[in-house]
Amino acid sequence: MELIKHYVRKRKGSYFISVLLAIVGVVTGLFSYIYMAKIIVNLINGANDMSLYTPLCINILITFVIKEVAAGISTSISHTATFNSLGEIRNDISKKLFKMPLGDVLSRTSGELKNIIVEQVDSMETSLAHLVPEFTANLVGPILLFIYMFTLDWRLTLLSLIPFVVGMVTMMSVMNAHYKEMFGKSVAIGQHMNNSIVEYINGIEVIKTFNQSESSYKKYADAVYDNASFYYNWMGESMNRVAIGRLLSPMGIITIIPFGILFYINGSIDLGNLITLIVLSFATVSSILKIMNYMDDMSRISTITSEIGKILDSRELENIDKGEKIESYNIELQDVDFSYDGKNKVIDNLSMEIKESSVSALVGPSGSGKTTFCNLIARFWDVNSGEILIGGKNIKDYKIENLMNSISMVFQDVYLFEDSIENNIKFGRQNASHEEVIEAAKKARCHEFIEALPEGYNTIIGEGGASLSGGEKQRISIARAMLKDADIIIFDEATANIDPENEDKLKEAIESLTKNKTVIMIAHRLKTIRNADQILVLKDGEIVERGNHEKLIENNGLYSDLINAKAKAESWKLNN
Ligand SMILES: Nc1ncnc2c1ncn2[C@@H]1O[C@H](COP(=O)(O)OP(=O)(O)OP(=O)(O)O)[C@@H](O)[C@H]1O
Repeated sequence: MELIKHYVRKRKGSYFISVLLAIVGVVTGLFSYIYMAKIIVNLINGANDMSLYTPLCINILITFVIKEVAAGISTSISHTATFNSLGEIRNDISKKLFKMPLGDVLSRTSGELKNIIVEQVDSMETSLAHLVPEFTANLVGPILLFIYMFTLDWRLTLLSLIPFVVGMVTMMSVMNAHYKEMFGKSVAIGQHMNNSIVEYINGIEVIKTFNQSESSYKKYADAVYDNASFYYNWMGESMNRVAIGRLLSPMGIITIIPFGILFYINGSIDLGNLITLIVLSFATVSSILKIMNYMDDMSRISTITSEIGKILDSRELENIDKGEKIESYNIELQDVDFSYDGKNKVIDNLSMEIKESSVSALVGPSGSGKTTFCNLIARFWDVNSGEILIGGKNIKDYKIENLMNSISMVFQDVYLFEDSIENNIKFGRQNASHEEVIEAAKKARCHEFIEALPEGYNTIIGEGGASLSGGEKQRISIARAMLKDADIIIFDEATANIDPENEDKLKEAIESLTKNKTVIMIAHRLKTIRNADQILVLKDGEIVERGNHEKLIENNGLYSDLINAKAKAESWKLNN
């Protein structure tokens, strides 16, 4: 609820006018029943002067028009404010994801995040656009009406509230803590279904390759059926009480009619007031039913907003602008410890230095911490203890945006957006001209194959770059980094088999990208390693050896073991 209040407060002017107009709409709508009651009473009293009826009929028409116009404008204002709020919430979430440690973002699946950003934010539309004005108006309207009815006959008014109270109590017995718990479960089951669908679609290649379509489909179908049967059982369990609540709450008439007749017979109420009370009791029906619908929404809203709130309240990487500029690119790690789970150290008391404009190759067994090491330098995560310095200053002293401007990362898993090749390259520098894009593409050795595509640089590539080969995708990502022209390049060399022609081009592209830069390379090829200024051998998060190739081979330690093992392995290109 706090979250809703926060966004409502930001547009309180709009919501205030919307609530006001909604109240005007509901109250004028109720007036039409008062006029109707007057017409019926006049008819029963045998009045046959048309001048008595004409103003009442005109009043009904006027109240009807005011009601519809006020409700229409109220809805339009609240929807405009709401869609702006929803846009803002989505923007706030995406900005937040950017500020959170990458690990916290990646700990959620893409299906879960999509569910929160798309479905859950969407479901706030009802609360913001309808709940705020309509719930308030439909509550205020009947309260005013009951006060008026009270002045006509307090006994009948109180009696008319009995079905309402019984109906509400029945309804509330459903909307209890169990309901909240069940709704929480329904969100989790919905997210699981979302994840299964996203996983099924994203993994379709692997599923086909391993001929697992049946079992994968079963997992997907089970998630869909689990979701359906959960709702079926949940609704079955609460349906009767909801139906009784909805039936009884607006039925003031069932007490007004018998008791009204009794009071009329014993002379304690006149016919005019009795008829008016009967008609007015119908007037509250639609408001009460609306309130009941909104109660359902209200009991869900806290669960929905808590999921969104959890993201918006999650911790951020500290990003204080101390005005520090990165003036040189020497990288130093001093006694750095890091663990993902707070228990197992992935980087253990690591100290080392990478000189500006040098090439350092990181080698080590799988899981030794090479990627983690690079991610810490880019501040995707913060170290648990120790310091990482660039240009002699702690990286936490630089604004993250400044730090990121100085670092380009080229990953093995290249992600290309579903956009034109030109825009994918421009991602490195949004304001680059077409000529600069071509220049970068030429240096990254991808200009030729781009030109050969039917739409050239305007070719739209599929999600994740699906229509390009691995080597082509990596060269586009190099062109992207080339355009960014950052001084530090972190490069995860591709291990996948690339055909010789592509490989030569890739090599040239890498050479062009890394010229005169400070380079940290997760190296997989012997040639890259040999040419490095220093080789850092990582094992269990510690640097166990460092030096150049010849020195490390002489050491006859882990490095030479790795080289020998790799030389035997197919993926190693010793003949390059
Ligand atoms: N996001 C994460 N959350 C939790 N643990 C992680 C995460 N990323 C990596 N790890 C763990 O940290 C350790 C180091 O992983 P890292 O990816 O840095 O090693 P690596 O040397 O780059 O491995 P590889 O050569 O196989 O890519 C591994 O045990 C890995 O399981």
